[in-house]
Amino acid sequence: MSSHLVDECAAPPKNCFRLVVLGTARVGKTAIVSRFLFNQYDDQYTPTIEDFHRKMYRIRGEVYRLDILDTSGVHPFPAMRRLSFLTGDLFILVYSVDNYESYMEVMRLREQILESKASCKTRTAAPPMIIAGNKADRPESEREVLYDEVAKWVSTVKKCAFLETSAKKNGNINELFQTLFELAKLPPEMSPSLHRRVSIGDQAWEAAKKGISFYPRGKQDDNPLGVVSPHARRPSLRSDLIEAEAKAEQEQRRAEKPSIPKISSALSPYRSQYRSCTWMSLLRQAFQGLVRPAGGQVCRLQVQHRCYNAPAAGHVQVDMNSDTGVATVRLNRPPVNSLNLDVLTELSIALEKLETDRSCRAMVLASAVPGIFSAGLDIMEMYKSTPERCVAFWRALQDAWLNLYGSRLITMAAIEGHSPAGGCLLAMSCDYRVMADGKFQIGLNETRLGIVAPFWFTDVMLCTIGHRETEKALQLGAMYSAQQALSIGLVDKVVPADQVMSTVQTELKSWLQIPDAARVITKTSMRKQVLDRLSSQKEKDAQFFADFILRESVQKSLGAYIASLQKRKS
Ligand SMILES: CC/C=C\C/C=C\CCCC/C=C/C(=O)SCCNC(=O)CCNC(=O)[C@H](O)C(C)(C)COP(=O)(O)OP(=O)(O)OC[C@H]1O[C@@H](n2cnc3c(N)ncnc32)[C@H](O)[C@@H]1OP(=O)(O)O
Repeated sequence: MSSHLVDECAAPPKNCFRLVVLGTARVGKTAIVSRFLFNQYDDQYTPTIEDFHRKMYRIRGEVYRLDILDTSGVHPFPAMRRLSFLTGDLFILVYSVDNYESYMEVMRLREQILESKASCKTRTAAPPMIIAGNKADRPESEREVLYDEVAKWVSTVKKCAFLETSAKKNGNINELFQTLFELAKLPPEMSPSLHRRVSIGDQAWEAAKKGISFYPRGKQDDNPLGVVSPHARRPSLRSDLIEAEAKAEQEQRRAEKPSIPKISSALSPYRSQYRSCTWMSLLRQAFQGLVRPAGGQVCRLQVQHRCYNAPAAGHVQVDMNSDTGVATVRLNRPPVNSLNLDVLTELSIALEKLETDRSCRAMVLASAVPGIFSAGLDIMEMYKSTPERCVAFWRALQDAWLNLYGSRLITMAAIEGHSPAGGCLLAMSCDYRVMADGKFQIGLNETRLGIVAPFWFTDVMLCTIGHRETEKALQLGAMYSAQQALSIGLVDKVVPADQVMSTVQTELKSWLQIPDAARVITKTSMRKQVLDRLSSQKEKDAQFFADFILRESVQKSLGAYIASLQKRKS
């Protein structure tokens, strides 16, 4: 490696770290990051959705990479938030000294991070954290959080430090990062005052990436230096997971745990259990601590890399048309697009990304599998499962639904095939539905499986077809043809299968003519009550699902239903 090369790719995994900055809105998270990276302060407040920065260092001949995730204070995107907990190596939790509630949120955040890390069974140690009591420049009369109270709390928690800061006056910002880096055992030179900041233009950066020195010829400079990448883009979920796995492996090695089984043999038994699961999804589940490989041990990374490098799993395909601002999201899990933990997680994240993409105004939900919209929830997720997996699965479903039903975008379902149960829920949660005429069916058929549609499925159906029709539909577990669905208002238009997409595009034109703000306010006011009902009791609902679904009588019904599906086929 050239000693002068500061290349994003040149940092070995052991030298790559992700710092996540969390806290409620308006506490100064972005201001702290901006001071650290650019020594700048902007008095204007612009809410952050999620900003990603990358700083590269060359320290004592080695290249280091620090990624910074500056998160949203209002967290409408739970999947993104959970991912930030899971992938963060070190954390800054920010509160404002003039806002006690923001301090309470910091205490909650710490618990949530620890919970997330513990649920990922490969990583159990508490990550290094620092609490920043920002806006310490505020007059004492406005102070709501006492220094001593926080200091006392922090003294009782492991791997945690505390400082009061002022991003505005540049008070203690350097010390904040220095203390955190010390706590995390990172090179002290990463602190702002201990390296030379290099301002680098795009061309110079490109030169550096190609290995060309950006120092004047012949000049040696071994002093630590740091450069903010001008092209930082948030890595994909896939890269996040690869890196998190790499870290887990490192920690595992450091802890010198003996005899790690090879992933291929360790995970083999699960391939039959999770039919049509890809290695990618198994790995993800293993990473989430939901699948325990044989012997309950953690899997080897070398093989995981090979698996990740295999062709993309891509259970959710997103095609964004930046000319029209319309994204097409296609479910792609043959044979029937059944919704398992993996698909739901991918769907949630895809929706969150579109939600934050300012160029996106509308989304068409469709299928990449001919003849099927979605067969609903993957029954195998509910059959002979464990309480932990049931809860994780249900949370993923809740998040995906909250993102879809609560979306600011115009959402349209292109139903080009069967759409039972969970598939029907997804379709009903869109603003408009076009269904293919013919043999396909749609409806909430849960009672036929011996299970009960949860209250939020019912709420959505009530809002779509009214009380009387819902009552009949749910008790009977009724499945409707496209024409029947049209007659009760379950879908908005029925056309020949080959015209579904073009009809959606035509319908979209009139929706796109409405100013977004007015439409979004109207949509939100219509849907808020239903969204709030679930949001306020997500954990209770998830626990209830796990308890209900694992009852012996329910398992027996599900077993019989699975057998009937297989019999029908033969
Ligand atoms: C008070 C209560 C409070 C709280 C909650 C409590 C309870 C929980 C409620 C949970 C809500 C549940 C919602 C759901 O979505 S349940 C899922 C319901 N889905 C179905 O019933 C669909 C069943 N499938 C079909 O009818 C057909 O497969 C379909 C979709 C019409 C397509 O038909 P076809 O093209 O002929 O394909 P096959 O039937 O041959 O299927 C191919 C293959 O896929 C398997 N499969 C089908 N559906 C599912 C599924 N949902 N999950 C998993 N696997 C599925 C099928 O068995 C075949 O497998 P094989 O191995 O034989 O190839």
